[in-house]
Formats: sequence, structure tokens, C-alpha cells
Amino acid sequence: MAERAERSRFSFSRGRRSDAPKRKLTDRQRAAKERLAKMSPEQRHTHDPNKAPNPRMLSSHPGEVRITSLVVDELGRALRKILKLDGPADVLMSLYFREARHLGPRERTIIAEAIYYCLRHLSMITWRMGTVTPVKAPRLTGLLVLALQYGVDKISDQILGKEKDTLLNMLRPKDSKAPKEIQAEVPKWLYDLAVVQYTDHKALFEAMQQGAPLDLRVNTLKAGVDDVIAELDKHHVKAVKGEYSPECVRLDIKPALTQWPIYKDGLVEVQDEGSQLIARLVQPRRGEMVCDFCAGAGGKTLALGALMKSTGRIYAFDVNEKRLGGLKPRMRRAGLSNIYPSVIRTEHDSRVKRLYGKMDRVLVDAPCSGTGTYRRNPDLKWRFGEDELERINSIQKSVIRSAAKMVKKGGRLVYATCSILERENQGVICEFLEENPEFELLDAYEILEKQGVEISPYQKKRFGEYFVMLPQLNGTDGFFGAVLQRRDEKKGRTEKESPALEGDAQESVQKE
Ligand SMILES: C[S@@+](CC[C@H](N)C(=O)[O-])C[C@H]1O[C@@H](n2cnc3c(N)ncnc32)[C@H](O)[C@@H]1O
Repeated sequence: MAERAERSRFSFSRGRRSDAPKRKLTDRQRAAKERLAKMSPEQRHTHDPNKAPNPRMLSSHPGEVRITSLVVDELGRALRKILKLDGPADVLMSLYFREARHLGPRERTIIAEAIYYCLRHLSMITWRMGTVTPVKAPRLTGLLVLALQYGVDKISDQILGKEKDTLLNMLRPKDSKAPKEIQAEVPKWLYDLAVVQYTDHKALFEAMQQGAPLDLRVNTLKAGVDDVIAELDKHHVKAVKGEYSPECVRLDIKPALTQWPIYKDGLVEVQDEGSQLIARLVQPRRGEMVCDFCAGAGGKTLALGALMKSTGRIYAFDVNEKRLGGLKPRMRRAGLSNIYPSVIRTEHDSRVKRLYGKMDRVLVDAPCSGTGTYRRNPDLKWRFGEDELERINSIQKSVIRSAAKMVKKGGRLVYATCSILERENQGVICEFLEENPEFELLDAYEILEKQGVEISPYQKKRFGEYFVMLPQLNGTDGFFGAVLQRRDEKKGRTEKESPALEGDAQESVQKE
């Protein structure tokens, strides 16, 4: 029985009971199953479960893509909605594809990839279009995108019609003639800030235009990293251990993972490797009182819960009820019983005040510009403006001030963002430390080293005690973390001075 349970846990077959007699698959069915496992995130939005995508339509074979008038018309229809930028692109795409039931998997794949291309290169596309605004001319925008992706000769004259000359004119200028911020594919305000902040801004902008890999965090309460890699391998999905996080598995393709038992049974969660390390900065111990102040749907809460071996108590706070609602099913899947989600009205809520001075560890994963996640959310570049940065910056300062009051003497406060901007990161911490001298900054790299996580000495030298991950340096999303400790004069000894490695962290290093 135990053996059977083990088998079904790792099995990729969907929903079939492991003790049912095995049905023999035909070669065609087996090939379709493997194709399904290898779908990209773009296809995930567009996948019709009854029609497996044809691999010939994937962008790795751009020469074989057939651009039909249906594709061009539908791409225009999709861009008309998505380029309004009045909501997250992945949500708008899902809505569009749900309505477009007449499209086959080939068309869906081409359209989805074109939409992502358009969002990643919207600056250059807008520049090429001159006085024509993309959202007002979505069909022409779609034609331009397809021409840039596959070459204009892949589009027949019949489809191009009277727009052919306009399109050829738009394709003529060289990229290098465009202003620098347009080549960088970021808004001007962000370009100006990043150029001052990063000597390697060119590499940063380049990295931010790429797609991101799929990182999984293995739930070590249920499986080991090697087990997950071996199981993926059995199903021809190549995966490797992450470079930094001991729980990370990185995939070379992006299957529709949420349909698989390893996901459904809580053995893995999707989480960028940089984000996994934020939980390691908190470094919670068994039985402690922890608060995840901006828990959202609980990506980091779950990682903290696993590090605590489902002991102690984690208060998961957030002002957004809907987002926090996503945490409960994930807790169940992960087998965690130490998490207590709670919606708060503001950072000054009475639930927060009741816990003043009681927490061993508090994580503030602050709301931010999300500039570190542009690889995954290219639309965010065009939806988040400079005014919004001002507003969010004052929320960040208010949230850390309030959350800090929950930290007991000798306890730890971790402030994190997925922003690449100093203003939201070091700027917030410097101001906080000036106002709160009872807190001191710890060396984030030392804390990670003690847990067996090695980040390059170059990075340590460049960013001091702050934890900084960047796509051009680490191949992860951009993350920032500051580890602060509330002084405890009575103890006279801080963790900073303590040579001992906490029990749970040590244990987890040895296991890996
Ligand atoms: C970066 S996201 C958190 C992501 C989450 N920790 C994770 O790992 O998936 C920031 C969160 O802060 C929440 N937030 C915004 N203002 C807040 C406030 N005043 N107090 C607490 N949470 C707040 C947002 O609703 C959002 O879910």
C-alpha cells in the first residue's frame, strides 16, 4: 500500500488511480502526452486540452510557421484588448483565448508568442510605427510583430494587402538608430534611474528582455530535490539543481505543471530561485513565532513553513483578501499546518498591534514596482508609472515601520522586494535605520553562507551587506533583501557575533 502511494505521488498520469489496470497507449497517444508535458507558458494560456499543440509551430522552428489571414485577424483582435494595458496581460490573454474557441492549437501558439514578443518589444514597435499608435492600429501592429519575428516574406501579399508599403517603411530603420531607452525596452523614467545606478545597465536591460526559466521549489517535507529531478527525467523533462537555493530545481522547458501530481500533491511549488533565498534570509527555526507581513498568495510563507518543518506559528498577513485566499489550498497541498492567514485592513490594524514585541522573525515582502520581474511580466513595464513609484515608496516605509514593532528583542526583521531600484531598497532601509537605531543591519551573504548558499564574492563586494540578485548576474529575477536585527542589550550577544549555526538550518544543509 505504502509503495503504491509513493508511486502515485510521483506519477505524471493525470487523475488515474495508481491501482487501476494500466491502459496501453498507442505511439500517437504517447507522443501527444509528451508534447503536453513540454508546453510553454504562452501555450498554457492557449491550450485546448483536446488538441495537443503541434511542435512545428513552436518558435524554435520559426521558418515553418504558416501565417494565415485568420492568425493576423485574431492577433489584431487580441492586441486591441491587451494593448489597452488595463490589466495583467496573462489574465487578458486567458480571457481572449477562452472566447476564441474556433482557433486550433497552431493558431493559438503563434498568436500567444506574438503577444509576448509585442509586450517585450513594445518600445521599439511603437518607435517603428511613428505617428500610428499600436493600440489604435492593432492589425497593423500584429503584422509588424509577425514580420519582426519571422520575416516579412513569411506573410503573403494577399494578407498584407494595401498595408504592405506602410509595413515595409516601418521595417526599414535600424534598431541602433532608436533612442537608447527604446533599445533598452524600458520606460524613460526607469532608464534614467537604472543608468545612474548600474554600471552594467546594458547587460541588465538585455537580460530583462529575455524570457525566464521555470524554477521549482521542492517541498522538502514531501520529497528530495534528486527525487523530483529523477521523476522529471523519466518523463523527458530535463531539470537541474539550482545554482544557489538548496531546494531549487530549474527546468529547460515550461510544462503545464499544475496538472501534474508532483504539483497537485504539494511536492513542488513554482518559485523563482531568488525568491526562495528570501526565506533563507529569514532563517526561521522550529517552534518560532513568525509573521509574513505581506504574504500575498503565500509563495514565501510556504517556503518558511517548510523550513520550520510545519512547527511553530506563522501569521500570514495581507491587505488583499483575494490574494491571501490563494494561500489556503497551497498550504493544504504542501501539508503545512503552522500557517495562520489573516486579512488586515492596513499595516496599523489591531491584529498587528496585538503582536507588538512578540515575533521572533518578521518578513516584509513589500509591495513594489516589480521591476525585477520584467522577464516574466513584460506588460508591467508599460503599466507601472513613475507616479505609482512615489505612492508605493511611501507604503513601503510605512509597512516596515509598523512591522518592525512586532519584532521582539533579539529578533529578526527581513525587508525584501522584487525591485531593482535603490529607492525602494537601500533607500527604505537607510531611512528606517536612521529612525530606528535599535535595529542593526546583518550581513545577508554571511547568513546564506552559514546555510550552505554561496553567492559570488564579487556580488558581496558590490552590494555590501545587502542581498541583491539580478538577471544579468544570477540568471534569476531581480531581488533585494536586507536583514535587520533588533538589539537585545540584556543578552549582550547578538546573532551577528554568534559562531553557532542554528539547528534547523544546519540540518537542512546536511540533508542536501
Ligand atoms: C510582493 S507582494 C507579496 C508576494 C508574496 N509574499 C509571495 O511571496 O508570493 C506584496 C504584497 O503586499 C500586500 N500589501 C500591500 N500593502 C500592504 C499593507 N499595507 N500591509 C500588508 N500587505 C500589504 C499586497 O497585497 C501584496 O500581496
